[in-house]
Amino acid sequence: MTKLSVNINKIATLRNSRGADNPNVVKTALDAERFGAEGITVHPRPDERHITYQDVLDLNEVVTTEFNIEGYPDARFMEIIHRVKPAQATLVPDPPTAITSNAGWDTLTHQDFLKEICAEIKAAGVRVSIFVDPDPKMVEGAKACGADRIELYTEPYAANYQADRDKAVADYVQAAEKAVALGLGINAGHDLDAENLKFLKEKLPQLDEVSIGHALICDALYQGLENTIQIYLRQLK
Ligand SMILES: CC(=O)[C@@H](O)[C@H](O)COP(=O)(O)O
Ligand SMILES: NCC(=O)COP(=O)(O)O
Repeated sequence: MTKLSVNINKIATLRNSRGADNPNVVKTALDAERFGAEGITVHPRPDERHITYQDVLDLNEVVTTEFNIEGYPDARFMEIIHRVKPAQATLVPDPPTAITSNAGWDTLTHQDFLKEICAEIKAAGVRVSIFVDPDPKMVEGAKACGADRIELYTEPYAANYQADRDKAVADYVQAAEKAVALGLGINAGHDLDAENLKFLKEKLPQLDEVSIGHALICDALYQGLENTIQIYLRQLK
């Protein structure tokens, strides 16, 4: 079974545009769970332009599905992981100025750093996932860092899906096979949508979780959050 974790960053973006509390991210998380989401993902960024660190604390009080906190493991991120102890921490290499995630970790170059971080997070009883490009070497590196899972960065898959979906998915199949051989769990995310999700799931039946935000929230504007979550869940059956 592949779990659908709904990323609610974009709800916070909309809220922050007016400085008040509409839409309310806690309500959205609860509704998403009620509508079938099997996890809630947030990615607080250093400038707190969407999800704030206070949102993470507030969400932690109410989320009953798998809470997944993504981000670059700086001091503030580590502090929130220790405080909240979510189901999963996903380590993403984004520099503070990144508009959105645009690459996976180089798990060989940054192995010493990631090893320390993974050990600290696992000692707190939190599962660790490392965001990587679909490259078997980076998957091996993630294993050597002590990760429990990888999250495959799916932007290149999404970008090339329309032109040639078999070609677009090929590297992901290889990376997933390597992960399975090494005993790593497999997550995936970035730019997944209602169109490209089903094929990814068909080709990567071992997927443990997908985290989806941008496209899902865009679809919800037209189809409503409940319908949209149901549509995405159907792609994963
Ligand atoms: C790691 C990843 O792919 C997601 O966290 C994605 O980057 C969403 O972040 P933004 O909502 O800030 O674009
Ligand atoms: N980890 C990926 C994620 O949480 C959502 O990415 P996107 O669907 O907003 O591109």
